Amino acid sequence: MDSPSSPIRLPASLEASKIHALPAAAYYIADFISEEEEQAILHKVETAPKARWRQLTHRRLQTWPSDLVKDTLLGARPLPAWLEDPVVARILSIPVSESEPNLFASSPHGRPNHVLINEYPPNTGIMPHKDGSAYYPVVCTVSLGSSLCLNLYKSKEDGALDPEPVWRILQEPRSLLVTTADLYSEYLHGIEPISTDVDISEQTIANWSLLRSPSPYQDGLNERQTRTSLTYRDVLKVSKLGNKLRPLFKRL
Ligand SMILES: O=C(O)CCC(=O)C(=O)O
Ligand SMILES: [Fe+2]
Repeated sequence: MDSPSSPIRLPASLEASKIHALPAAAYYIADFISEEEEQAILHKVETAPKARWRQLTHRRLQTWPSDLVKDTLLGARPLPAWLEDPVVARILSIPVSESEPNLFASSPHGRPNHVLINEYPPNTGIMPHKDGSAYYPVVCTVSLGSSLCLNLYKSKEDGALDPEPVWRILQEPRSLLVTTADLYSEYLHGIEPISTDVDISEQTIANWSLLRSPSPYQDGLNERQTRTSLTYRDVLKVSKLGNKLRPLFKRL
């Protein structure tokens, strides 16, 4: 639960946070966590045991509570407290509408059970992709440290990727972005490996009216610093058997 002194004021429902430019439900809450909470989470990410990090060519990532094996989460381990609180508690506290108590009310486990942490120094990104079938199609992304643009793409008639994004979403530090349904299954998402996002304006950014502050981007530019993202999802398949197998896996 949030302490009474929490500076965060969440919307009464997600309706007010809807990104209307997008074809399926998507929401953006600019100040989802406080600066203190952002710093506390970043500290936990940075001081996690070395074995937690998986180094890719340009980017590194952590998975909590563990990697998936054949799209399955082995063992019903909970998320650590620092990933659960305040983020999960807060996600579950916001009604989607009058008839939908929260984003995960109809998901298999009623809450996100998995977090992917991606770190993007300037000039790194993630290729356009779809997230696949392992997850319930509600993706909650908390951004830390720096702003950047997430691009949404669609495939052309011949199946090839159209390299021009159809929409761009600017994610500020401490924001929550939620994407669902078709945005998850029909479109691809990616982040360009650049140091500066360009051509940022009311005309080009789908969530412009929901930004905490558009003023840093009056020149149309966003100079990136290292941005860390926490991607919260509900993994559909959880194997309790994993609890017994866990001692076989060296990873924490
Ligand atoms: O960092 C992000 O915002 C996107 C991450 C992502 O798409 C993924 O890990 O599947
Ligand atoms: Fe993704």
